Amino acid sequence: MLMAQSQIDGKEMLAIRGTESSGLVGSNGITKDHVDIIKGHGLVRDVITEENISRMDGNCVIIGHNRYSTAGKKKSGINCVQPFVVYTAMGTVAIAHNGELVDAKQKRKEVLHEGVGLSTDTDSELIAQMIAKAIALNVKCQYGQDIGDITRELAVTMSALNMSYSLLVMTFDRLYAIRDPFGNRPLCVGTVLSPDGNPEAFIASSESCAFPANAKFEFEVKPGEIVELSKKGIKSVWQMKPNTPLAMCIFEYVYFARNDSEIEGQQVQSVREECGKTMALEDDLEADIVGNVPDSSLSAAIGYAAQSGIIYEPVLHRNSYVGRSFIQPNDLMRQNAIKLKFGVLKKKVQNQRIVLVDDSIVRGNTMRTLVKMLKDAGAKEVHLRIASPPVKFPCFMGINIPTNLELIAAHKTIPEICEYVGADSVRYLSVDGLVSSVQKGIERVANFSPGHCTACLTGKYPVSIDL
Ligand SMILES: O=P(O)(O)OC[C@H]1O[C@H](OP(=O)(O)OP(=O)(O)O)[C@H](O)[C@@H]1O
Ligand SMILES: NC(=O)CC[C@H](N)C(=O)O
Ligand code: SF4
Ligand SMILES: [Mg+2]
Repeated sequence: MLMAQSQIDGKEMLAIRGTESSGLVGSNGITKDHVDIIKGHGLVRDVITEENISRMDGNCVIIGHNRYSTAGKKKSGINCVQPFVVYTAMGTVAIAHNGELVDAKQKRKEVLHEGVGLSTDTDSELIAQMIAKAIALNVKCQYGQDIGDITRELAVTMSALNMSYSLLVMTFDRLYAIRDPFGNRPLCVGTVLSPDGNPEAFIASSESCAFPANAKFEFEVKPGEIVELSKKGIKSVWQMKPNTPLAMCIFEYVYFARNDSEIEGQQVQSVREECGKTMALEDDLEADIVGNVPDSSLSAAIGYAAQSGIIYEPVLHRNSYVGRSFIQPNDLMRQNAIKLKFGVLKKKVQNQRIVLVDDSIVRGNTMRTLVKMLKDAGAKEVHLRIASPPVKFPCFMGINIPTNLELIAAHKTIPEICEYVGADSVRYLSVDGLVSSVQKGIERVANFSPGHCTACLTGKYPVSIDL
């Protein structure tokens, strides 16, 4: 998600958050009922090309989205590709949604019974339609006024929504960055600076890694806040009264976010390192080397090695032409990605007792493949150390594990998992160890205490889930 024409590269940086489809929608700041659209299935680099990017020329507000589907039909339908564009009573609005509405089924019924026909079965379209309705019901619209400021309509929409959403909402001349009151998904804003240090553009993104090097990180959008970005600058325009405990997704730290992003004032990389250290403190293993499963567990492995005193050695090579396996939309694609993704550094592993660190075991596909590869290459022992607790429960808030059927830890004990993946031992970071590693570096300020969703690890959901 982003704004500012010069910063389209930022979407490429966020390719780790979604690889199924990609889209950009831009407005020239003058025409209220026209937007330029580029959309397609596949990776951002395949959808947004040298040839078609010129369609965004002359636009002053642009939003983009890389989709990781968590709702609706997983792959099909170009109409599921975000950003969603709706022509409202007062002009065009486009939205990009990160997250998943826990009550999408109910909301869908409500929207349909209001006489609104939907063109997809995704949750994000519902938000677009709810904004369109709030606009139509607003008195400004009845007097035929300009679309201009829609803070009030967005606040009305937010009050009718449950979790989880981080949104970018674009009108013809401005952009709103919005976070749900639980703060479940990250969202931050920045200023792009010219070489002489003046503001050149304003940018908002799920993760700060999408900001260009010449951008200044301004702040994270607060849970329940609406922040407006326009030619005039960045302004907080509304804050929902806090009435829910915070529930930032802890899995963002474990796996999802990029190392070079800043979340809750902390570098994601340092949190992962801390998790590795805590895991070593909870452990008493004797081994020769610490290795890791590339990519996202590298920092945890470095932390584990530093704390345990066991030397870190790379044991696997990652094929950089293959993307993340976990975010693929089906198991066949995930298995294929794993097969192509890793190579063993044979000379490093022969006759070694290896501590193999990964950030998570979800379906067990990765570990089953890798332990065999390492043993076939001559490793003496392979001990798995996982920098998060067992993933046992489904997620309904934006990570695509909708049932526990596929979660290995929901059906097998730790010794059974060890046997299934063929390891010599398996140990996970404790829930308390993870939460304390995540919360240790968060700056405590008045009236703020951090809160994290751990539902997929503990079964404690931040809201009641109506299945
Ligand atoms: O138990 P599984 O179902 O196989 O899933 C867990 C694995 O998937 C993720 O890696 P992924 O390849 O998605 O991304 P990464 O390269 O960033 O680590 C995660 O880091 C684990 O390695
Ligand atoms: N995070 C995303 O990429 C979008 C999620 C949204 N729920 C969808 O399925 O389209
Ligand atoms: S259930 Fe897990 S993945 Fe889903 S929001 Fe909570 S911590 Fe994140
Ligand atoms: Mg991984």
